[in-house]
Amino acid sequence: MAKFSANLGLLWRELALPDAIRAAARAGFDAVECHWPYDVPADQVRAALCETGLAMLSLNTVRGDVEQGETGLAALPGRETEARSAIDQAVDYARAVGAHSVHVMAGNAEGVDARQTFLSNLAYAGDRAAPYGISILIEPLNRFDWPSYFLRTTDQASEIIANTGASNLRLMFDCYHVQITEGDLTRRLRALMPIIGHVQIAAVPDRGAPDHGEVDYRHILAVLESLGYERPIGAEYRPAGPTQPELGWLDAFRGASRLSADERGVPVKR
Ligand SMILES: O=C(O)C(=O)[C@H](O)CO
Ligand SMILES: [Mg+2]
Repeated sequence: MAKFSANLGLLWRELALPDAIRAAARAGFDAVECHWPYDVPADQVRAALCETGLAMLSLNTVRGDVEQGETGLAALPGRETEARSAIDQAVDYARAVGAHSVHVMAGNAEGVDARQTFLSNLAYAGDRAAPYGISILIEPLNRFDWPSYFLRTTDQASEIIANTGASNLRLMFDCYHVQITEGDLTRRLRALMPIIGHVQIAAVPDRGAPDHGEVDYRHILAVLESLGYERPIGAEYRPAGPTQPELGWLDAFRGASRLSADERGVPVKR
């Protein structure tokens, strides 16, 4: 049966993070994840996680100067000191709350030779996180929501993961972004499963609840199940109003239909 993680960067945004964790537990989520929790003392987050029994799956490194439109620092040549201090901050916070992974945000580096900087900062992040069993995630983001972001495609992410050489570096496969940029979700999930650390879902193209739009997530959940993916899937969507009334998909998706033999690639007689 599929499990789900509430992304508290987008769900229950009106609540303080510890209360959002409690709301996610009451709604029946299996885990939580967040974006930038740094204004909230880690002991308050940890207390809410202990109280509810939910795990915190991931959190992001800071974006940098948000007013200036920055979206991360790790791929920006000349900003290595800030990038590494953002990584230190995220790993320390992840340790304090027991989070499983840190999403290292690349930043806006279109047209800049940023690959080498990203690789070297990711190697640093991998080393920094490994002793605590924390994974590092990188996430290709689509150009409509994140113009100029350095990391765009799963091919680019695969190449970076292969060449960074950090054994705890993984792909955050956000089906919403991948569908917009590249499509072909089923084949990509199958091919990339060995390097996937986390999967997220939202409707395409409106980034609403995952029960409408151009992607049939019942099919995607069945694909994930057929691949043996058992970790909670991140619900990272923008509710149209309050979060709770739009959660009908949660129960409906738990018993996602299994793939037919044909869809699993098993030969069938015609
Ligand atoms: O936009 C997304 O999908 C993300 O997960 C980014 O990390 C923003 O937090
Ligand atoms: Mg995402």
